[in-house]
This record gives sequence, structure tokens and C-alpha cells, in this order.
Amino acid sequence: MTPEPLLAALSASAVPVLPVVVVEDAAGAVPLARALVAGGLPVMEVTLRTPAALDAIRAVAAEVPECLVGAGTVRSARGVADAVGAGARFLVSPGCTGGLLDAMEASGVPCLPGVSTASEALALLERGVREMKFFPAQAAGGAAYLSALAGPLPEARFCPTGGVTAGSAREYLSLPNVGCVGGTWVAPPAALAARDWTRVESLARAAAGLCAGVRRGGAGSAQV
Ligand SMILES: O=C(O)C(=O)C[C@H](O)[C@H](O)COP(=O)(O)O
Repeated sequence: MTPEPLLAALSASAVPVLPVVVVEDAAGAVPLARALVAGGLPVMEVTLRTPAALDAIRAVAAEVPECLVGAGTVRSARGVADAVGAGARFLVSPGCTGGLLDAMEASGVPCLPGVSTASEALALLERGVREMKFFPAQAAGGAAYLSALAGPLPEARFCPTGGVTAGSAREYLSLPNVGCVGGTWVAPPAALAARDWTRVESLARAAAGLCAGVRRGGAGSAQV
């Protein structure tokens, strides 16, 4: 069964912003998810970069069902299995290999494999994958680069991540080939370390306000 495309769903939602979080303390994951939901962003990508990540996914999946929790920094078939086993409802990777894509597709949950070049995007399109993460977005060329890909690769839809900020999110979202934007600016490591959920909620609310209603791409506008 082909899972529901993630970017299409986020793009169609009121607020196409994907908070990326690096969780050092699994005990903070539930209040973090609740703060994001309260701020208007009911989705969270937990990067598999810390020992606490899988417990964090497990806790949010069990206790905050209104938050769509997924895993980021998925780099291997093992990471796919661990993340889905913990309850991840989507998977995001910084780059992609054939083996990783096989595992992601077999997982049964929506995936955003990472690319940063036209050739990598073409390789995914060749496999029938139209939704991808563009990483590291800012360092790889930013909105100008993505805009340039829209001509030759009109069917590809991207989630730019890596260096995206409150200041650049709207510019990305105004591109026809961007379905949502992602990043840690909504839940910065310092706020998580301080367990400052009020700050996270207010950053989420600001991001939601900033990005609501921006004209954007997404599967709905994907004309091939
Ligand atoms: O490796 C992955 O799969 C990732 O999830 C990478 C993250 O999306 C970015 O590292 C977030 O970048 P910043 O928003 O600039 O902090």
C-alpha cells in the first residue's frame, strides 16, 4: 500500500511548517510536543541523533496523538525499523541511497528522502518518488537554487531544511515546488535544554502566523 504523501498533507494543512527537534532528554518530548501543538504546529520530526530519540518518539506517539511525530536523520534500514517500531508516523533522511529508499518504501509510512542536487532528485523521480527533502537547503543554494529546479523538474516537491529561519521560511514557501519548510528554529536546542516550553510555544505560534496563507506548491499543484 502506498502511504499518503507527507508533503501533500502538510502543504494542504493551514501551516506547512515541520519543526525539527534534537531531543537530549526524552522526558522533555511530551511537553515539547504539547507546546508545538499549542502554538499551532501539530507535527514534529525527532532526529535520530541522540540516544533519547527513540524514547522521545515512543512517548509522543503514546501520549500526544494529536501531534504527528516522525523521525529525522534516518540513515539506514536499521534506523527505519527502529523509528517505525517506536511509533514514527513519517521518516525523513538527509540524503538517500538505493538501500535506504528500499527500506523507507517498505516501511509503509510516508517518507521524505533527502537530496541536494538535480541528479539526486532525478534518481528519486526515476523511482517514482516526487516528495523529497532539500538538505542542507541554505548551504546548497537556498530558495534561488530550488526555484531553478522548478523549470526542469516540475513534478518534484521539496521540503527545504537546513538553515531555514523565520526570516527565510516565507520565501521558500512562495516557490511553486515547495510543499513545506522544516527546521530547528521553532524549537531551538537552547530552549529545549532550558525546558522553556513557553518559548517553544511562542516560536511555533510566530512560525504559524508567518507561514499561514503563503502561496505554495505541494501535490495539489503538481501538474506533470
Ligand atoms: O539529518 C536530517 O535528516 C535532518 O533532519 C537535518 C535537519 O533537518 C537539519 O539539520 C535542521 O537544520 P537547522 O534547522 O538548520 O538546524
